[in-house]
Amino acid sequence: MNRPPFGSDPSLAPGVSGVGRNSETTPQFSDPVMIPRLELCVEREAGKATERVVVLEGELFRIGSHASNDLVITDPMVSRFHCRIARGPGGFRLLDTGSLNGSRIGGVRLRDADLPLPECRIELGESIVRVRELSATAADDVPAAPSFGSIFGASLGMRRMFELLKRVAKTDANVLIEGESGTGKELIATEIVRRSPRANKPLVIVDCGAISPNLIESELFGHVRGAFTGAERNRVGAFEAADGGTVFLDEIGELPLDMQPKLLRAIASRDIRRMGENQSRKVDVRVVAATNRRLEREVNLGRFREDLYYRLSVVTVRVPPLRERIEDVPLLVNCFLSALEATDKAHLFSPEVLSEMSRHDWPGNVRELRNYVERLVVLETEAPSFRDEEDGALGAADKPTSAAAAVDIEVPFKTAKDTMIDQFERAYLTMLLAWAEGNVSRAARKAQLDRMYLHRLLQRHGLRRAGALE
Ligand SMILES: Nc1ncnc2c1ncn2[C@@H]1O[C@H](COP(=O)(O)OP(=O)(O)OP(=O)(O)O)[C@@H](O)[C@H]1O
Repeated sequence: MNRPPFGSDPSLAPGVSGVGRNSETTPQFSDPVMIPRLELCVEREAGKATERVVVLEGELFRIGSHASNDLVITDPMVSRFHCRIARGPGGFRLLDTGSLNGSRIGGVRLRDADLPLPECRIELGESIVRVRELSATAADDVPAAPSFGSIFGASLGMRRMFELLKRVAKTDANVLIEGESGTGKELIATEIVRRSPRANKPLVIVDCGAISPNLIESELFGHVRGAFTGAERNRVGAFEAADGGTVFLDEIGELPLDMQPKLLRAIASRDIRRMGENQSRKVDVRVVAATNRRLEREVNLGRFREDLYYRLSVVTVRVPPLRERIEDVPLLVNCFLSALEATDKAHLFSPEVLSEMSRHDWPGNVRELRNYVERLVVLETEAPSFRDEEDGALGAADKPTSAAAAVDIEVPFKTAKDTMIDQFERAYLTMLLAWAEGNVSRAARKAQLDRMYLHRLLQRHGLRRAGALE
């Protein structure tokens, strides 16, 4: 499993060098943490006038007809998980989570939009919710430390998550970690396990996205000799191998629908059956799962079983994307400089550079930031602005390169682009794998790619046997 290249000492993080000394960018941990509050009033429910008021504290509120939402609306036109109100750097936003009938403000259907606060009305099905911003309250249960083991973050969202992780790690509850790619879900799973009563027991990782659908059952539950063509000997699956410990199901949103009842059964009844075997075996396993999909949306769309979703998400940990906690950038830069033993390169990250970095969207999240820091340290250069980088890429297209030579405008743009990317990936990966003599971890280090991601790429291009996790 991937371990971060730095230790878990939080003192490594802030103020190692010039980066983060700036008081504008360094969070003041002694300041009281303020928790935002919203008043939600259901003014109309399923077409009937009403007045039901709830006051919610936090940064994320879920609205829908299912009982597990923060605000439950009984209206047949409202989806089970209809929408969310989430706080970002610019204030609260409304996010429709794939509802059937949509979420509207002022009659306009919205998928992702700023909430016009201090007061507005959201229309859902035949219901209306009035949203009012209240003054924030001071919180005393948010940890001051800007880290949790090897996970770093000083923003309110991250520190609240640390508090949740601290509590959940001690229990035996199944945990679902939701977050975009590169937000640190695997790191979080590792920290949970490291602090759990099962810390000294096996941890088995299964990347559901990296295993072909016909092998996943054997990967999870094992098989006996002759169970299918090619099953030449008995094989122990992840659940049996992890008996007494934990199974980490990465990319759980990719689990094929027909496998979902089998997983549900294994979790609920705590027994498994190897493929090709009649008798079942008892297993004692805690399940930690992660996904970069919104599983609620997948449930709404019928692509993920609701009963399995509830079994997995006894506790849900939502990891905020980096763009929602941009104030974490200086701290993370410091962490990565320490990890690279390159704190003497802190001058590369001047306040101007940091400010430029804080305007970037970071679609690849912390992984992208880490790669960016590593690249600058290796190249020992002042950071190019993101605009320069983009311009550079565009400028390159003007030159008569082999890519330009291969352009065929008879092919639609998207198809041509996809083909080109495909060819490039294949050529790169083939050479990379040859250089690393087939060792994926070595190849991942060389290419500065996450090992799991490289695994998926190799599998997509048929360059590695599906399910061959290291
Ligand atoms: N808060 C953090 N503090 C320090 N390092 C982090 C943090 N978040 C992510 N990282 C680093 O970023 C990289 C990506 O993290 P990780 O693989 O855990 O992400 P992920 O969400 O599981 O991604 P994916 O969904 O693509 O598998 C790792 O090198 C990890 O150590």
